[in-house]
Amino acid sequence: MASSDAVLEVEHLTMRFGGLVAVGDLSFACRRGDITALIGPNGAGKTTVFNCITGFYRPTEGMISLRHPSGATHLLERLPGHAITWRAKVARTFQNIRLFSGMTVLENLLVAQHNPLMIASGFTLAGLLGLPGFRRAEKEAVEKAALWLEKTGLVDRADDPAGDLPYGAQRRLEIARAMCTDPILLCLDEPAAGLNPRESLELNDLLLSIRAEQGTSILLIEHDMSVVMEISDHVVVLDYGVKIADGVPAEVRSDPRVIAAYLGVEDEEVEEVEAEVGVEIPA
Ligand SMILES: Nc1ncnc2c1ncn2[C@@H]1O[C@H](COP(=O)(O)OP(=O)(O)OP(=O)(O)O)[C@@H](O)[C@H]1O
Repeated sequence: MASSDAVLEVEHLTMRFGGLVAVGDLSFACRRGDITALIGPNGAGKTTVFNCITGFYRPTEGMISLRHPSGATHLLERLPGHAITWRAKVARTFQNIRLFSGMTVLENLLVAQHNPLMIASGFTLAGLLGLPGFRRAEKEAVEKAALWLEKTGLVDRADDPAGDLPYGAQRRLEIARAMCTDPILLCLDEPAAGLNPRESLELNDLLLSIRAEQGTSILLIEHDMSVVMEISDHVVVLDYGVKIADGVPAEVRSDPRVIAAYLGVEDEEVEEVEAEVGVEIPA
């Protein structure tokens, strides 16, 4: 991929925890406007990669570049977490939902926009109370929240505490909250986990519409293969912290190394899997 097509480039990323190599010399790129899935068996290192991209971990080695449409490039491994959100414009959701459960649905979406509101206030009380710029920013924040309430089907629940929402609705609210920060790259950690089949289809539609209407690039970790195969443009497969496949969903699905990793077979048995699925391991 030409680097100008890439919104995210991960190069030679390594993350060690003491003696454990959670991610080892991993390189991959996400194309702008694509939905890229990062998959792999439990413990493969997927969340660790997300934590490195979003500033929760400082990688042991490697480079993570986020390129804006303007050409400006941010080296994420050098930025603190808040700059990754506000300057580089990377947003994320978590494997375990992390909403402000006592706040209303609407408040969750407004809190997400705290940073531009504070900038508009000039960080002063007078600014909060009187500056026209702040009032404009406040109006825009409410409008943006209303837009995402509508897109995620949560308008009727706007004034309810987020913690009272059904699980699937809380997952959608997390995505709405992330989108309120106007991300260039949206990182979703297992967005379909715990969803029923209908909610899972709704999630697919929501993510496809985010890509189509906002042009946001999406990187997702997902165990639900129906979601991965249905909506991804590109799939990267990790096993024991190492990339074992990288390609379009159809290629990856029939890759014997991927099948072997998911079935948990040893290296020597890969040829048997290869024979079973009728494809050859590339030399
Ligand atoms: N903070 C940490 N300290 C020590 N080891 C860690 C830490 N975070 C992750 N690990 C280890 O790194 C490896 C990769 O974990 P990670 O959570 O990234 O995998 P994963 O692919 O996201 O797994 P799952 O699909 O189960 O969420 C595991 O062996 C895990 O125990």
